Amino acid sequence: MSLDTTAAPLRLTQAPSIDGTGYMPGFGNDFETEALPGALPQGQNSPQKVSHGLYAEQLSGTAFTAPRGQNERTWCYRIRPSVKHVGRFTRIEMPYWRSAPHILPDVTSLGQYRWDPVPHSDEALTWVTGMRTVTTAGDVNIQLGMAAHVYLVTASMEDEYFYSADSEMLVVPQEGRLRFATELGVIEVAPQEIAILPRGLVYRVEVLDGPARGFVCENYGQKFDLPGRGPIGANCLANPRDFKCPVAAFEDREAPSRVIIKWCGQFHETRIDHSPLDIVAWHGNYCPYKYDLRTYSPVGAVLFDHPDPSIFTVLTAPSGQEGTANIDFVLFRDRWMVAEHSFRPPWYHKNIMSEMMGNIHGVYDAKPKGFVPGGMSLHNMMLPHGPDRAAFEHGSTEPMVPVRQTKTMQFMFETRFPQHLTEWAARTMPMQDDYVDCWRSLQKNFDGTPGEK
Ligand SMILES: O=C(O)Cc1cc(O)ccc1O
Ligand SMILES: [Fe+2]
Repeated sequence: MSLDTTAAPLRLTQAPSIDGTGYMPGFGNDFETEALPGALPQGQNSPQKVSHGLYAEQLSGTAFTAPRGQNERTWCYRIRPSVKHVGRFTRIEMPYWRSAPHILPDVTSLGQYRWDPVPHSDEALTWVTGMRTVTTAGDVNIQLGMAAHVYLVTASMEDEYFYSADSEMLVVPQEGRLRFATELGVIEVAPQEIAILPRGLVYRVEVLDGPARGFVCENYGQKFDLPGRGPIGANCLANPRDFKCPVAAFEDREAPSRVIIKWCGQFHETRIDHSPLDIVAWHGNYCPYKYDLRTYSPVGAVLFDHPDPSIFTVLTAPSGQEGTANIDFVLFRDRWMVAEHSFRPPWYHKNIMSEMMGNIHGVYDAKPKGFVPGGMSLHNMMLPHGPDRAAFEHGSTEPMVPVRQTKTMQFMFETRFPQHLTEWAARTMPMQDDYVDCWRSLQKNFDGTPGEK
């Protein structure tokens, strides 16, 4: 098994994988995997008695009657049914993890905002206590919208587990490495990779290399999917084979344990006496996965002009209105710029969608200074933005020769809904108060008056 287990030994027993990586390739595939030979029933889902004394249980990720192309469910064969993995619920507070609607009367979200990286913490912060919400959008109760978070994780969860009934979680590491030991298997991620954890999946998060910092997009709505490529055809952008789903892994562990549940924006805990990571075998298409952003094959302007950034969509979560995403996850990676007689950086614009960006590493062409690795920026619904003065000057005068943007990677969580700042984002996160000044010195370059020519 190639999973790096030096930092935190892997307690789980894993199924074999064909290539020895611990993952199975493909996006939205119907997978099957067993960590004990013969644990997976053949020919039916629900035998009268499952082998090894396991319980059969279905995890439904879509309504039973969702159209076939969208229908997702996984059959799990486990030591105890999930209903034994929860006891009585007790409400707990997570003051920094907020959910929409969360519109504060004394916090203004109207504006263009940029933040420096959030400093790491000396405190022991887990995946749950280290989550800091920056913005919320839409409404978790009607399953539309999203939240953008920064995570600061210094401590592994020990005999502690979490699941979000509210959301699918897209994880974008920026520093450090994390291991997600989930009910359906183990995913390890490092910067330049992402992980997606489906709604309802139980997991514990361990720090492999810390302190860890990164970004999370919590998707309240329909699941992330690959975008249609239209005339691009059958290849490029994110290719399905580069998505990796973990093989089955389980632990048969009796120990006092805590399960934290996020449900309709509230947090609850429940105490049990064993690990809930007890799925020995499973088959289905509702599963966590990872993706290496370096495998993304960008398609762009090969002659002139600057296309809309939708050409860089890695994953899109539909909103119900065709072409208008609940969330687009967009990647600005290293690439060649070759457009002739063109202003190559992003153009000035106003957008009905709202754009939350994060910098994983390197320099972003529209903002050569100030938008630093670990930092974020928000250009909310219908708020004008674009290249800063330095980027404008450079883009207007640079020689029109091929240029390779190297060692650079930023992303955008773009949603159809306005994003509302949390108190923490407005008051504690290191906001750059002078951000809007980056456009102040843009000159009036107009050199004529109407009718003069
Ligand atoms: O605002 C941004 O920097 C993101 C962005 C990039 C781009 O190339 C075109 C439009 C856009 O919103
Ligand atoms: Fe933009």
